[in-house]
Amino acid sequence: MTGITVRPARTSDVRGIRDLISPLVEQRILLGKELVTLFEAVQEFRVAEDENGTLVGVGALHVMWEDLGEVRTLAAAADWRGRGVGHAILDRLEADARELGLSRLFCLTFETEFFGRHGFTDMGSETVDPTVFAELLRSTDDGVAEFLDLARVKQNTLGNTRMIKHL
Ligand SMILES: CC(=O)SCCNC(=O)CCNC(=O)[C@H](O)C(C)(C)COP(=O)(O)OP(=O)(O)OC[C@H]1O[C@@H](n2cnc3c(N)ncnc32)[C@H](O)[C@@H]1OP(=O)(O)O
Repeated sequence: MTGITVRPARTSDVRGIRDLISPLVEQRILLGKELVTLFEAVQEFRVAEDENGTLVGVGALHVMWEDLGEVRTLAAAADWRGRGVGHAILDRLEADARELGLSRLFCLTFETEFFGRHGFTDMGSETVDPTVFAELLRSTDDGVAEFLDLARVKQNTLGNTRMIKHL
């Protein structure tokens, strides 16, 4: 879309990312992340900015396994929704995923129609082979636990849909 640029996030974007997502965290749409966690994950983030350099959207790609990644923390600024920001960021995250060699993208979301239009489907009971499952169980990351549908993250997954896209 015109007027919007999607680019890798910089450390100077992190407080803006926190401010953009904090109302969504309060509404329990997105999981809250400490500022230090956002800094640690800055290389995973892409941001969209308008012609004035104002942050208008954000999204992250987290690698979970050789072929598997997760789309995280995707959000458009409230006054920019429905103008293509979300799609532009998701397109970029998918391109990044392909470049990394991933072939499956997971997401946990209330926005099933938006992700559905991007080719994501309800993953139902789709999982990974038992050897990989056992390896993934060693992770302390909540997103990995959500992918595995573990009891310890049920409070995060309630009402959400676990979706997958084969790239
Ligand atoms: C894994 C996770 O992160 S789950 C969490 C997902 N995030 C949230 O729920 C946070 C709150 N929601 C949001 O921030 C946003 O609504 C998002 C991220 C879900 C979607 O972002 P948006 O920028 O609003 O979406 P976007 O505008 O790209 O697409 C929505 C619709 O807007 C319209 N649209 C798209 N591009 C344009 C455009 N250039 N001009 C006008 N309208 C447009 C279309 O109708 C589009 O529908 P389509 O999907 O059939 O193409």
